[in-house]
Amino acid sequence: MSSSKGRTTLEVGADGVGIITLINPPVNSLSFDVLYSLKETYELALKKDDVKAIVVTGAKGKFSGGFDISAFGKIQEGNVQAPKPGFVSLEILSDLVAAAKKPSVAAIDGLALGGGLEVAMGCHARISTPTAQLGLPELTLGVIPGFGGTQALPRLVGIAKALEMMLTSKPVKGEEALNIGLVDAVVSPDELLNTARRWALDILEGKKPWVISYYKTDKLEPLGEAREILKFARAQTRKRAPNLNHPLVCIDVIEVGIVSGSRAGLWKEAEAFQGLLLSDTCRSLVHVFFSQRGTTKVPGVTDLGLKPRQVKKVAILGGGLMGSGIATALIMSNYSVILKEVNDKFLQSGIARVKANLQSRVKKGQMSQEKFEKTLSLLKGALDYESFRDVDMVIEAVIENVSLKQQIFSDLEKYCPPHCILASNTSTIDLNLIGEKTKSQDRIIGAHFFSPAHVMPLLEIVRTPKTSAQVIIDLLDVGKKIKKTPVVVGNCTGFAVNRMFFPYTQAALLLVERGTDVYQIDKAITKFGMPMGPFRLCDLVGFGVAIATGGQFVLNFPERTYKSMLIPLMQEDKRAGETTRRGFYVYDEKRRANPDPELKKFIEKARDISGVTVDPKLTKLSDKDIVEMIFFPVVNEACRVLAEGIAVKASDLDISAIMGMGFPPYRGGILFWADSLGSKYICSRLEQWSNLYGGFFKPCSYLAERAAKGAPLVRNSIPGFYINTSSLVASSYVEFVFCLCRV
Ligand SMILES: C[C@H](O)CC(=O)SCCNC(=O)CCNC(=O)[C@H](O)C(C)(C)COP(=O)(O)OP(=O)(O)OC[C@H]1O[C@@H](n2cnc3c(N)ncnc32)[C@H](O)[C@@H]1OP(=O)(O)O
Repeated sequence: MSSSKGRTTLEVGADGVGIITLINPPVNSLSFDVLYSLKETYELALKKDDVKAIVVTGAKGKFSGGFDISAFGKIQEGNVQAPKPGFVSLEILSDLVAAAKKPSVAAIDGLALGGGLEVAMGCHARISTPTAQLGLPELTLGVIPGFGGTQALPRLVGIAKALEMMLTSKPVKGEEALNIGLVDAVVSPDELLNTARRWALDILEGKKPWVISYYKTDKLEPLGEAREILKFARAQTRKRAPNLNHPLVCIDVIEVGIVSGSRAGLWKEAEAFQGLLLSDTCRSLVHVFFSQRGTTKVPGVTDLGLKPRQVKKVAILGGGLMGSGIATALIMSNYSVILKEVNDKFLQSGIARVKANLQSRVKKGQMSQEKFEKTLSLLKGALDYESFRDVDMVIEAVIENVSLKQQIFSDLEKYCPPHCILASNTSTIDLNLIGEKTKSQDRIIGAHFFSPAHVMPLLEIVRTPKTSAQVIIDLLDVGKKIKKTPVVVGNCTGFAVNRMFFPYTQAALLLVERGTDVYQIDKAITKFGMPMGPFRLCDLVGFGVAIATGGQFVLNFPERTYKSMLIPLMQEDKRAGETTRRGFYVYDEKRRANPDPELKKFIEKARDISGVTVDPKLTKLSDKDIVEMIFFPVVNEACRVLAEGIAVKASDLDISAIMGMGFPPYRGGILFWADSLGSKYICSRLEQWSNLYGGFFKPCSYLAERAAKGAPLVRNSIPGFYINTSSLVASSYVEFVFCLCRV
């Protein structure tokens, strides 16, 4: 989190240009100190006779990462007095900066995000470097731009582009910013300050236009067209983010500015921002922002002063779906990769999969053909271990077979150099067992990717008591470099994500056997915000995987596994899920899922085997009841994972649930959401169901203790938050694709 002590400085050059620098490491966020200081410094610059024009810039190659997000929590808790609405947008940016008699130019390098870009848009011109990132990502935090961005951006780039930038939260880089009119020139970092100084003087001398963003109208679409654009944006937003209100508020605020002028728009923005700041969505998303960054802070590991060693070359064992996905993720981040298979046929299919993964990016316009060739050239195939002699890391991704993995790790010990990290992508097998026959337990670690590994954002880093801190640090670094969110977890069946979410399907099966409708369950869960319900997910990952993984849980946690025969019965009927186009749903050629009337007979059979009868109450459950009966067992398991120390901190489980399972980020993650309902309530509901439907629902001791004290489940919550609706693609059991598409 950024330090709240920030400041600005003023330096006046011989040319009469005053350079105002925003200083608040690491990203020059706009804390209240910075904002108050900016106002004072600006007033001083306007007063000083030796200042003819002003350049605003950020220290150390970063303009500003926006308003200080750590202040959100403080305002929400009432720990700081926020300035009155409109203080920044109207008082500072509109009435002081934009209305000044001295021209100002923003010199932007690194980033100008959120409030940072809004400060820049308050100036009369903007010069940026080609690599600078400019954007308004406020919606990812549950708020809207609050320093005038909703008014200035549409006037600089047009309503359609402004909406796109705000609703997707995606920044643009220098060249694009120039093309759309957000900046006035793009120059190299070396030339930035001098160009900005010259530009400011040119404005003063009438050689360059003196533009006030808030009053510009030439880029605004005509009113009729503007209304159509806004209408379309509203419809899209309702479709893509039905549970979220703030994107609609953002559109409303933009409209006020267009219809009634930017002054009215600025007031509306200030008022709306204030309200959204206190919303549950904002609290949840701020929590996610800090929790996501907190996953790489592991007590006893990352605080030892160790530095990550350089990993250049990685070997992957197994070119199947997982291995090829991992290889893709690594080469896309410039790692040299050796992909090893047992024979040439398998090797060629593995390489073909990697190629296909990259080609799909080329097709979508996300990768150039030239980059494709370059990336693919980093991949080499191998059929033996000879080329492993200089690798820095190996990731084993072969089938889940203990003796095969034991043999592989013994071989690796012989061929790989002593510093080499020995990682396994296992999702079920105990790492201690895998490394049993080696003397290298300190460098054995789990690197549990979620399929497809080049798309899914989560990486579970599994440590055993013997794994060295250095190896964990190294893998955390690789994880970050391949753009994953790495979460360090302990060694247990299912690790954090699969273990927490095992009861998700189990609870659903229990309900269905007692009379709840399959499709009503999926609908209620999707409405809650999951990318799909438990039955659609089962179809997606396939019954084979579901049964195999289920077996591991029955073996390890028999007392709380609900043993339903429904999926095995359906499998006997040659249903395996989406791949066979028949599972809980039937699928047409376009992979569209439709309810299957035949399902009833399997449910009845499963019910007979379990010896349960239909409970009339469960046939009439409300959506809220369904959500609670499915998710409270997940909360219960998350409590166990936390109490057993499998997760270092509760917020890691929140991030694991969001990134690994698609739990709605605007609910803050599984335990954050649970605490919003209260441990007492959750515990009492579980107790009630446990009495009616058995031990599956029994609250664990951690949950019961917290409830008895009336205490939250999370002991030390990290202050803190993101948006996204998700589109799921697929993978092994509860692992699936969760494309973070910022709303
Ligand atoms: C009123 C206004 O309209 C409202 C706003 O401006 S809301 C804020 C809008 N700005 C944003 O959403 C940007 C948020 N930040 C980011 O996206 C990314 O941090 C970034 C692109 C700036 C940098 O990314 P990256 O280089 O990967 O570094 P990252 O680890 O994320 O951040 C570095 C540190 O800066 C902190 N930080 C980043 N942006 C911050 C911000 N706006 N406020 C406070 N702290 C911030 C992070 O918490 C992290 O702290 P840590 O080292 O203690 O964990």
